[in-house]
Amino acid sequence: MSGDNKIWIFDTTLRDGEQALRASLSQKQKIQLAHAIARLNVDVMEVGFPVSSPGDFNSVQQIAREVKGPIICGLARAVSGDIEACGQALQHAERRRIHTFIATSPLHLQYKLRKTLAQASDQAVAAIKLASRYTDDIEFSCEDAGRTPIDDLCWIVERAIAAGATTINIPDTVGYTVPNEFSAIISALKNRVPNMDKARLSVHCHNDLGLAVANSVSAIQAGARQIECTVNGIGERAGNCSLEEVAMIINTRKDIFMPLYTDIKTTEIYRSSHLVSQICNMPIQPNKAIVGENAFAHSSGIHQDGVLKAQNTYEIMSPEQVGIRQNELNLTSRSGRHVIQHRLAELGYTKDDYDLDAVYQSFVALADEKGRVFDYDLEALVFFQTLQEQNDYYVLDFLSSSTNTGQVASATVGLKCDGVLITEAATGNGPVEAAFNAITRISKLQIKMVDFNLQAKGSGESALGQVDITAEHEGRRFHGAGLATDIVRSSVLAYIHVLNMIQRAQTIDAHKHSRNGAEATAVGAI
Ligand SMILES: CC(=O)SCCNC(=O)CCNC(=O)[C@H](O)C(C)(C)COP(=O)(O)OP(=O)(O)OC[C@H]1O[C@@H](n2cnc3c(N)ncnc32)[C@H](O)[C@@H]1OP(=O)(O)O
Ligand SMILES: CC(C)C(=O)C(=O)O
Ligand SMILES: [Mg+2]
Repeated sequence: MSGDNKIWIFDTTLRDGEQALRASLSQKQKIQLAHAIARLNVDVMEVGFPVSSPGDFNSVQQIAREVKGPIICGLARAVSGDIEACGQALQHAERRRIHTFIATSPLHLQYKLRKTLAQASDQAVAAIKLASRYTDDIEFSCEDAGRTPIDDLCWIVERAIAAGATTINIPDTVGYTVPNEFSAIISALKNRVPNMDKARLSVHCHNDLGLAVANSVSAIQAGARQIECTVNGIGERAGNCSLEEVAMIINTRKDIFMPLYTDIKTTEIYRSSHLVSQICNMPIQPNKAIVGENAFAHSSGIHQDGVLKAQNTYEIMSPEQVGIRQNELNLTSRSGRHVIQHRLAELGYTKDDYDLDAVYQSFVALADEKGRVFDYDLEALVFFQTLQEQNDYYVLDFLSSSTNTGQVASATVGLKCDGVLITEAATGNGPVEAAFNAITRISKLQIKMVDFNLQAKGSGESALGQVDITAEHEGRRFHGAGLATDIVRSSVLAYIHVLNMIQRAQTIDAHKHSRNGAEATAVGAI
């Protein structure tokens, strides 16, 4: 595959990126993100690890059915059950890829897999052959390649290609290498593996030392033609190579990289980045390259003077290139559905991602409370709407709480349980605890609070308060989130979200036990 100047962009936001989240994404959220990533015009999207749970299998299957454009890929260990699940989940994709992997470093072989290199290599060959029953597009990764002796790496890569792998991926799984060391690995593979021209060479770099992008770029200079990356660089630990950074490096430094190019639609970068940040609840640091709030902001006089005279004095790319433009439309309670829809489209949401009437109702209520509604408010409203399922068992009907300094707090909560209104009052050390106690009385569920996190969405007094709760019920953990201007209400909504997740898991368990008596996996459990 030499002579190929296109750098394939393999997005793994929904697989490696998702591994870094505190709670799994819902199927609806994954599909929403998959559409946004497809709009970036990536070449391949790795969208899950189908064997890992029924929820992941279903999401991969649904994305394979409905997302058109990129090759849809699933991850599988080098074991038959994983490959079969992956093949089945991808069955309906227009174009599908199975990505199988096994660790090759002495450390991983000895302690994790407890195998010799020869055994791991035989297992990889068998996995690749099995995968070829489902597709002729097979990627093989040598996990921890960055710490694998080069002779071992060349040997296993040659065997993998001979077995049918069409992409060979070299992961720096723990972000250990430095650029010249990593590019030397790529050069060695190109020079020493006799059948290397039969496969595309790919890299997958982690950011433990902050070098994921630098290592990826050095690898393409040494001959790699696929980069695995994620939107905003999210991923295990310190994350993966950031898609937007690598795409803009190749785009901006044409003087160095020509004739290499990517097919990324750079004007989609900003909105996909914000969508990922919003849905994954992973804020973007203000000084993050390309998409951070300050990436195109000039604050000192000399710089401001410079850009006023000639923009390129202090801007090496324009905000428009990455899809950033000024929002001139003020959203207030005088705004209507059209402008909401328009603004959400600019932020990356399609009409199918939300129920316009429902978002509009909450928008008007919020605009009355806050005066002006900002992008982050609007996105938060959509985000919380996607968390709510149509048939929630528990629905908040009313909440009142009171607290006086030095006295116990009290709360009264009205909860509709499967449509029946139940009211309870309780006391507590503060209004949140009082409300939780009232809700626990209603639900009668034994719940242990593991984590309670409150953060402001937006700034100033009228910022929204987002509460994220992790709670344990019968040994399983559930995540719930709630958003409101009043933090007692956010807390109560988060708690009710947890109750609904538990209720949904119990329904699935009951269904599975009645069907085959098998051990059930809780949807929403983390
Ligand atoms: C570098 C990466 O990012 S790899 C991807 C990481 N992502 C994930 O792990 C998320 C999805 N994972 C899961 O849902 C689960 O770990 C599963 C379903 C894959 C496996 O669950 P379990 O069967 O309970 O095993 P568990 O995760 O505890 O241990 C992993 C097992 O797989 C083996 N294994 C690990 N990698 C591989 C591989 N590439 N090929 C074959 N076997 C492997 C381990 O040696 C261990 O085997 P052992 O039980 O014989 O010791
Ligand atoms: C599965 C592989 C490609 C991986 O994520 C890694 O090694 O980091
Ligand atoms: Mg990885």
